[in-house]
Formats: sequence, structure tokens, C-alpha cells
Amino acid sequence: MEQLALFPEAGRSKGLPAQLLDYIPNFIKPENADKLLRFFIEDIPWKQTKQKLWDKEYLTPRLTCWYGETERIAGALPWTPELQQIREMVEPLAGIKFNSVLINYYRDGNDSVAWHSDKESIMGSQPTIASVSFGQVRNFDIRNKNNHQEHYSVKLEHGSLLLMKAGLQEYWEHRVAKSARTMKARVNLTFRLVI
Ligand SMILES: O=C(O)CCC(=O)C(=O)O
Ligand SMILES: [Fe+2]
Repeated sequence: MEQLALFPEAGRSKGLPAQLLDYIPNFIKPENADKLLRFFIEDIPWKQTKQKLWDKEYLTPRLTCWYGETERIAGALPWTPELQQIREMVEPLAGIKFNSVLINYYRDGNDSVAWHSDKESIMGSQPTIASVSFGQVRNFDIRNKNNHQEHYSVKLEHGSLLLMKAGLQEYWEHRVAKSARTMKARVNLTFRLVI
């Protein structure tokens, strides 16, 4: 499965490629971000789904929940006022309208998301994704699909916004690795346009 070890230089990125990503710390004020984190952890009906790997089923190593108005995501819940408000804040910066959000809950350092890119056919091959983070700072690693030596890492802070621009999913993949260090809870909202 996933490896615990990070790149030796994780967190010491030479600089993120601006054509692929925008990182905005303090996108949400700390006191609001604190309240939202508590609300998300307590009020979202989290699920742990299963994923298949080499014909074996594993529990996904984090909790998730979908919200949105789209019919294409089975079981997506209706927008809450909090999510609606954050959606309205991110849309002008992303330059598109989102119709869904996948929320991830990393309970501790053992929770993670493995290397992947988000280019399911339901989003087209060049989706823009707006990612808002709450709680524990985690490393977001990015690597070139054709050259794994070309990689970056950014620390996603409490209340920050990371814009993954069109093009990122095509040639790059990303992950949030497990950490052997003690980690508190982190919640991450990924706003998407499902077509
Ligand atoms: O937790 C994150 O920052 C990334 C989550 C992610 O890559 C995804 O939901 O597709
Ligand atoms: Fe992703």
C-alpha cells in the first residue's frame, strides 16, 4: 500500500509552478476556520468507503462525504449554509461555478490520500478544483507523472485555499502522505464541477 516515507525535501519546495497552482493562506479568518472545523467534524455524516487495489478491497484511509446539487454523485447531500458561503467565496477566485464538493476528513497522521489525479470523466480532463483546508497542517505533494524527480510540496495551512488549475490533473499527480509524527484532525473541502 502507501509508503510512510516522504520525499527527503518535502516541505522545502523551490516554488510552486504558478501556472498550475495558486496558494492563498488565511483565505478564511482563523476564528471562523476554528468554528468551521468543529462544525464539519461533528455535523457531517462521514463515511469510510472501500477501494479496490489489485483485486483486493481496502477501507479508504480517511473519511469522506459529498455535497452538491448534482445528480451524478449518488447520495450527494444538499448544500449547507456554511458550504454554500465558502463556495461563494471561492468561485470568483477560481473563475468558475462549482456544483459539488467532496469533503475529506483525515483523523490523524495515519489517514492519507495516495498518489492520484482527479480527472474522472465526470469532470472532464482539465478540471479546476478549489481546495480549502482546516485543522492540522499536512504536506500536499505534487509530482510530474512522466518524471517523478520533478516534484513539489506545499504545506496546506488552517484556513488556506489551494487552487488546482486546469492542466494540473493532466500531467501531474498529488497526494497527502501518511505521517509518523503525531497529527491532529484535518478537514479539506474540494470544490468541483461535475458535468
Ligand atoms: O486533502 C487534500 O488536500 C487533497 C485531497 C484530494 O486530493 C482529493 O480529494 O482529490
Ligand atoms: Fe485529488
